[in-house]
Amino acid sequence: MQGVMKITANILDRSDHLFHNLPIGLILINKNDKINYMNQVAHEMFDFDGEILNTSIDALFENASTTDVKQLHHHIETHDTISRNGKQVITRYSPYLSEQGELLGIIILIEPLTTFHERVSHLTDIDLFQGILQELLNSHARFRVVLVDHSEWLISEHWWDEILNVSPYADKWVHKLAKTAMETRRVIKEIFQDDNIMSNHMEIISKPIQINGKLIGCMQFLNTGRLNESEQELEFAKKIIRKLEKTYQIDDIIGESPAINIAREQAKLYARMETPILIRGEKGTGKYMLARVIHSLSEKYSYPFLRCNFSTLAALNDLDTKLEYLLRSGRNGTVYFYINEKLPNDKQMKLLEFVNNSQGIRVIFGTSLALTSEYWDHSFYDLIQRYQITLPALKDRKDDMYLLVDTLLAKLNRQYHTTISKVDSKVIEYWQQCDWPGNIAQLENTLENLVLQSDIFTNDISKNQLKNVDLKENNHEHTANSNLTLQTAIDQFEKNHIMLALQQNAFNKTKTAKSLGVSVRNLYYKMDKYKIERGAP
Ligand SMILES: Nc1ncnc2c1ncn2[C@@H]1O[C@H](COP(=O)(O)OP(=O)(O)OP(=O)(O)O)[C@@H](O)[C@H]1O
Repeated sequence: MQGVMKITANILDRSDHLFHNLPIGLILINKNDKINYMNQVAHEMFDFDGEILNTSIDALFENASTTDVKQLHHHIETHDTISRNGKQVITRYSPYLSEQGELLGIIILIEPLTTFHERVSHLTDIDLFQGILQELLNSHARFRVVLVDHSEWLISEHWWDEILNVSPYADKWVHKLAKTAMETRRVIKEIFQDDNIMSNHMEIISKPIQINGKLIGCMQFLNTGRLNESEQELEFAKKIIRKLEKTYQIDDIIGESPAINIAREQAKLYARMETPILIRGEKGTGKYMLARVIHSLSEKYSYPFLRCNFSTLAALNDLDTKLEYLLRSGRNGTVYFYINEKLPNDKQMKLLEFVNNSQGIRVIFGTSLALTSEYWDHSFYDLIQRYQITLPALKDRKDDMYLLVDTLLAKLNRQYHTTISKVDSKVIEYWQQCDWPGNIAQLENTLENLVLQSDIFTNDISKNQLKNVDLKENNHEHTANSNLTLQTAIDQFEKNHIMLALQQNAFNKTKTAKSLGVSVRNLYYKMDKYKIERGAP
C-alpha cells in the first residue's frame, strides 16, 4: 500500500505542473479521507495557504460525501459548501482503484458553482432548456423544437411524426417555416393544405426562441386547440380569396369552349409583347379580368395595374394632368382603358401621344361597344384595332355553364361562409336557355342573390328558389326578402347602393362619396368591406 502511495506521489510529482494549471480544483485523498494532494486552484478556492497534507477532507467541506464512494466504488457528483468561506461548489468524487479493484483513495474535482454553470451552459445549452421549458409552460399545444445551427430536432413530440407523414411536402414545408421564422425573427402562422388530402389542413405556429437577444432556435406548435377542421378550411379559403383578390391568374378564366380557349392562348401570347391590345366582348364577359391576367402573365406583374374609363377622360377639362398621373403611378405597369364612350378628337390625339410615349407602360383597351371607324381618328382607330382578343358572350358558350356555376358557387360559398354544394341541373338547363345580356357578371350576380337568400339548411339551389331572383342585367335594386337576417339585408342593400352610385358617377370616388353623403375615406372603407374593386379611377 505504501508502495502504491509512493508511485502515486511520483506520478503527482511529475504531473504536478499539469494538475497545477488545471482550470478546476483537484484534491486527492486516501481511503482514510486524508488529503494527499491539492492543486493551486483548490488552494485558492479553500483560501488555504498553510500545510494541507494529511488534513481530513471533513475540515474542508461541511458534508463531504466520501462514505458512499468508499462503499459503492462509484462516483458522486454533488453540491458542496466550503466550510471556511461558505462558497458554493460542484464536487465530483471518483474512486481511485488498484488494478485488483482495491480502493486506494478518492479523486475530488471541485468547481465553483458560477463557473460550472457557465461551462454547462456552454456545453449543453442549459439556457436553451430553460427557454424551452418556459415556452412549454406557456403553451399546451403540440410542439417541436429545431435548433438554429444544424436544423436538428431537439424535442419532437410524437404527434409531429404523424404530421410529417401527412404528405411528402409537409416535412419540407414545416422545415421552411422554421427557417423563415428564425431568419425574420418573427412568429409565423401558416395553414398547410395538401390538395390530395382535403381534411389535412393544419395551422403551424413557428416561434423563434431568443435568449438574451441570441437566436437559439425555433419552436413549432401545431395549433389544434383553437381551430377545428372546418375553421382551418375556412381560414385557408380566406387566404385563397385574399390572394385572388389581388390578382387574377390564367386559371381563373373558367371555360372550355373553343372561343374561350383561343382567348386564353392569345392572352398568353400578347402578355409577352409590349404592344397595345384591345379586348372586345359584351358587358360582363370578363374583359377587365382578362386584362388583369395579361398583366400577371407579363413581366410587369409586380408593377401597378390601373384602370381608367373613357367616360372619365371625356368629362375632364384637364386631360394632361390625368395622363401625367397615369404615367407617374402606372410606371412599368399596365393601364386598362375602358372604352365606354366616345372621346373627343383632341383627347384621342393626346391619348395616342400618351400610348406612343409611355415607355414602360403597357396599354390594354377594353370595350363592349361596336367600334366603327367613323367615330374615331384614323391613327387612333388604327392603334387600338391592331391586336384584338374577343371574349364570347355567355349565350354563345352554354356548355361552359356547369363549370362556371360550380366555380362561382364555390367562390360565393367562401365569401359568405355558406355550404351550398350545388345548383340543381334543372336550374342550369333553364339558365342555358336564357340570354344573359350581362353575361358572367349577371350570372355571378344572380347566384350571389340566391346564396344570400339561402339559410344554413340550404344544401342545393333548386328551381323553386328562382322565383325570388329575377334575371335582370344589373340586379342592384333591393327586393325585400324575409329569409335574410337584418344585417345581411342591410349589407346587401348597402353594397348594391354603393355599386349603383359608383356606376352613376363613372367610378369617380370623390363624386360617388359626395352623392352618397359620406367621406371618400369612408367610401373606400365600405368598398373594401364589400370587396368592390378599388382599381377603377
Ligand atoms: N371566364 C371567366 N371565368 C370566371 N369568372 C369570370 C370569367 N369572366 C368573367 N368572370 C367574372 O365575371 C365578372 C365580370 O367580369 P369583368 O368585370 O372582367 O367583365 P367585363 O367584361 O370587364 O365587364 P364590363 O364590360 O361591364 O366592364 C367578374 O366578377 C369576373 O370575375
